[in-house]
Amino acid sequence: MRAYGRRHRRWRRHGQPLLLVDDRPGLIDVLAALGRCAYRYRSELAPLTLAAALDLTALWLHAAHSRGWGWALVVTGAAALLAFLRGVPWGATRSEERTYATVVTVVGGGWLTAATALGPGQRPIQILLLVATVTGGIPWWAHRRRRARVRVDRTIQAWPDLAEQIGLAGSRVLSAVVDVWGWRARMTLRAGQTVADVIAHVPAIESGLGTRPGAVRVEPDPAHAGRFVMRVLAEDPHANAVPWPGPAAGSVSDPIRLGVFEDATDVRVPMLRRHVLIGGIAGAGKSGILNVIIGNLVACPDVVLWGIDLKGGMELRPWAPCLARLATTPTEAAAMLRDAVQVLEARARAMGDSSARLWLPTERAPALVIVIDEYAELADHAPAAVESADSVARRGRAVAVTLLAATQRPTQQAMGKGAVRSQMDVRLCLRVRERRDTDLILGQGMLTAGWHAHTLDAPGKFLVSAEGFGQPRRARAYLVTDENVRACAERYAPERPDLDQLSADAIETGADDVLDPDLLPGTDPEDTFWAALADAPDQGLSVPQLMQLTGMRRTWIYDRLQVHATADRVVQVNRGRWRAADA
Ligand SMILES: Nc1ncnc2c1ncn2[C@@H]1O[C@H](COP(=O)(O)OP(=O)(O)OP(=O)(O)O)[C@@H](O)[C@H]1O
Repeated sequence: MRAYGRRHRRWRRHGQPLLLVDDRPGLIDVLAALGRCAYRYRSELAPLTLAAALDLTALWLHAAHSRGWGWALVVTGAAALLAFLRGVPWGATRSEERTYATVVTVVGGGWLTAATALGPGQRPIQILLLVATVTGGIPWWAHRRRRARVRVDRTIQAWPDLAEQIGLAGSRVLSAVVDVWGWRARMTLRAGQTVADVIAHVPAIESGLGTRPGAVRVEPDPAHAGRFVMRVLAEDPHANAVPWPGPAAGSVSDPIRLGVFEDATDVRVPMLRRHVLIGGIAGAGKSGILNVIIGNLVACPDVVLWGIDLKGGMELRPWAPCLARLATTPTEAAAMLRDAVQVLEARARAMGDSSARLWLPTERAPALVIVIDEYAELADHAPAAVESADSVARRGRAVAVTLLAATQRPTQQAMGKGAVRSQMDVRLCLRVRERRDTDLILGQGMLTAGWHAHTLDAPGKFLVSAEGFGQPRRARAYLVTDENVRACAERYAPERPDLDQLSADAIETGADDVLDPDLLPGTDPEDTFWAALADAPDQGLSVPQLMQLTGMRRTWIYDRLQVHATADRVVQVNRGRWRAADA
């Protein structure tokens, strides 16, 4: 301020010569404006520019080498061949673009040959050039990708000003390409700016670019915190439902194809040893995604499916022929999940005995997936079932017993008090009503990281968060129709596997626990132990059963079994199952 004040006073004291500027446009200004305009519209003017260039070349060739028209023909043939085979010099990659480039080369070269021989001043020669320019220009002017490319070029040129206006000054476009649905650009940020800043400015970017709301996607660059990819979708690739192509998985170990991302790549999510949570408001398409997953799993011979549908079986009943069990009441659901815990414990014991770390699903030892439609109903009406579900969620992965749960809002209350929600490995988030519900389904902080599930605007659109899915890429699930479900259930029902013997026995013994009232704890544990082993069924008794019958701890049971096994008084009939040697 002080410097300005001093200078100002000096000017007033000494006075300054008056500078007169002529603001009428001169010839140079007009030419410069025309040049700028021609440069800006160079793509649109390309057919006229080419015609003018041909005319001038023909003028020179006719004057200087009118007998060299044969060479013009040879060059035309070679150029046409290159345009057709390699797309040069136009950089054409698609076959229709190469064909166009070849035709233009042949017509242009043919005209040049004729004009060289006959002279461009001949009347039909000029008329031919005019007709060829207009006819060849029409596809050029109408070409969608060319127009998109021009728009992108102009946007890139205008980006610095735009960035300034929307609060991202200093960001730059590194490169841009036009794709099927619009265009995408690799961008870099000014030092200190972050991708979170860009995500917060997405509506402003959309307004600045003049796109429809929801057209801009921002994907962080995993290799550089100051870079990102911006996608601008001229059209919504997910505007129409995507029909389900049918089951693609042949084993529960195969990733399941749930739908397609916006770049038309498949959404392939591994499900083996993973608990899956599907969340979204009513009508967002939860049952639709469940159907896609079930439709794939029923085609896998190494997985058994159980279903819990406390809406009276409305959603899962069509799959009933392929479900080994379907629970539609809280009591059935509680029993089912209790059995699932028996299965996982039996498997864990068997694996402990054999020192295996993971249960590898096969047709004879299948994985077990428990599908739960509307988990909140379970928490409300069957709290005991939630305890078992909690157990499965915490301990089921290694033994391939997993949950596939759908719910509207997975609040801690809706999911019961346990660890079920935090144990969910794969989260599929459909449309939510409130922005914060994104964090509820996908995990804390996801909303600010750009996972905007509240902007999903059609049923079946979803975001997937799982190992290997670190970016908020929008997807649309396949649409499985009632007819698809019926046909698929009918096709695969006869091929569904049964649970392995170990798991089936665990359920059976867990249900009635071969409990003989005479053998209840209370008498001498050693007597009870012997009586139980002597009366054991053919498949023997497990250690937990012996613990329950005797009321003694696991170490005591192991100790007694070891002593008697050494003396050949007990035998191990199956993995982890015992009975008296002469029983
Ligand atoms: N992937 C999809 N593509 C197109 N439309 C879909 C898709 N998934 C679902 N829809 C449509 O949305 C409607 C509601 O879907 P769905 O029943 O799966 O929702 P929901 O979230 O399970 O609802 P609710 O919580 O009420 O059971 C369906 O009738 C179907 O027409």
